[in-house]
Amino acid sequence: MTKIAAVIGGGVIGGGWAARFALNGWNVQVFDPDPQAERKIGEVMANARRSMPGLTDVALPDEGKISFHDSISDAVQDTSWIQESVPERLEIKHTTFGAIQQACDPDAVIGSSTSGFKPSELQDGMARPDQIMVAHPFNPVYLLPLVELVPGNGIDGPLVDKAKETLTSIGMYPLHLKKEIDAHVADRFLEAVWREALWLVKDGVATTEEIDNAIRYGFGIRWAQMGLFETYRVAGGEAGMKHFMAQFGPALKWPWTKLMDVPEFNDDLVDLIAGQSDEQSGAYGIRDLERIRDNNLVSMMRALKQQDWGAGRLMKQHEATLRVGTVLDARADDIADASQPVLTVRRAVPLDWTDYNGHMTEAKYLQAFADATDRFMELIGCDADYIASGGSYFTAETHIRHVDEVHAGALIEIRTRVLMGAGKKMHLWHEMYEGDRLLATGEHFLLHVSLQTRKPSNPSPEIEAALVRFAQGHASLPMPEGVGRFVGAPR
Ligand SMILES: NC(=O)C1=CN([C@@H]2O[C@H](COP(=O)(O)OP(=O)(O)OC[C@H]3O[C@@H](n4cnc5c(N)ncnc54)[C@H](O)[C@@H]3O)[C@@H](O)[C@H]2O)C=CC1
Ligand SMILES: C[N+](C)(C)CC(=O)CC(=O)[O-]
Repeated sequence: MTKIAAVIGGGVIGGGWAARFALNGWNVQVFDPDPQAERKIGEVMANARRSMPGLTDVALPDEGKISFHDSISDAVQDTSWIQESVPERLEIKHTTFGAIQQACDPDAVIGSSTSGFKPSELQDGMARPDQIMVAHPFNPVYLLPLVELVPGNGIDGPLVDKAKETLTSIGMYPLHLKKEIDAHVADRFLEAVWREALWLVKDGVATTEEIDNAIRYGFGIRWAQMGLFETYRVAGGEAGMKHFMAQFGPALKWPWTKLMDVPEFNDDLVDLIAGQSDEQSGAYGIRDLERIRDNNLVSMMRALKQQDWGAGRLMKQHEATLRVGTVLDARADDIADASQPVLTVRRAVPLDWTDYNGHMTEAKYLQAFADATDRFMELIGCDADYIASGGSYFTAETHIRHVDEVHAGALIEIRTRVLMGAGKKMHLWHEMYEGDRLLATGEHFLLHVSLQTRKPSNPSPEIEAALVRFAQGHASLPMPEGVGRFVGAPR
């Protein structure tokens, strides 16, 4: 049954939540008094559709429906998750929670996107205080996995477990804070940095652009992959963290920073910062900047996934859950009918697979077909354990035909057919589709090898039997157009 979430307040953050839930297959019911809310969420959805599905190498569930409602009581009907994302004003949050609790299921989680309020402040005076918890996300909510989950001091139990389970199921990382504090963890940190940056601009030490450069050319990249403490451990060299602290601890007292002072937040400071920011980034519209940001984030997170590290490892774990119970997780014996081509890839085209022509770049067709071959190998039993035991397949020849264009975010499928499979030889034919539109074909000839001798060798009897079963099953299919084609003048 499709799960339903409510999003109350559909601005920058509510729109991001709507996209995160909908692209993970949830229906989303939105309430926002702004007549422009539907248009704004539509624009967020367009960016999210282009970027988020390509984070994983397996397709997300079918997109859920987003509907717009005239009242909070309508929007929260039948929902198991309600995300409040109204402006950061305690009185507005209280009125909103009151209306939500009058109409919602008492077992639904009510998450608040608040950047700074403690859960006890949000819960104060509410009918069922424990139902409300901070679920503080990071912009863009549809790409960044972190959500600070603060249920309130000492509060734990089934609703908190349900909250963690739900957030994990939509690809997020719930950081469960056991102690409430103004602005949770990450925003305290960000505010400290922001305050310091405001001083640097106000004192004329650096412009907004120079400060951004200090971050993005150096420690910002480091933080994205190791955070603060692990980075400093490495900076301590062989002697590690203790040496690092001995060396830089005293600087805290000199002090280098002005963290406890707040620069006077007057018009002069606002004009100074806003003016420098216009000079730095005014050439781009906000949607352009969002797209640039999304391209960068997706590329960085996919690189981390390749390294199985940090946010990338989290994505990998989420991806594994998307395969479970699908044909992409099956073994040959699970497939009762071996007479049809097998689905070997079902994924979205990621942003970093596109090129200057605005479509999927040629190298990535080979990547997609290589993934299809790897998956077919796994299906017939040539999996990681088998490869570790010393047998594998090497590709000897490849021929790719590019039939039609495909763009970032599009859902592609590859179906694989065995043209010949016997002994050491495996001749595969992959067809790549978007819907029923043929995009490309890949013809690949592989040889089974011994990884010790690096020479052709026979596969295990189980692998050969599975291969032969598909080869025989596919033999009665009509020969696909393009098999054996070559590049050059007709022979
Ligand atoms: N913008 C950011 O970077 C982040 C903001 N947050 C938090 O998310 C919450 C929302 O912030 P933003 O989305 O940035 O603000 P926003 O101003 O973009 O959106 C707020 C939305 O709430 C709607 N709204 C106003 N009164 C309402 C009511 N009574 N009922 C329902 N909707 C109502 C507005 O029409 C608007 O669309 C705040 O608590 C904020 O602290 C959290 C993480 C990051
Ligand atoms: C500036 N902010 C306090 C609203 C930021 C956040 O709450 C989180 C974020 O996305 O940086």
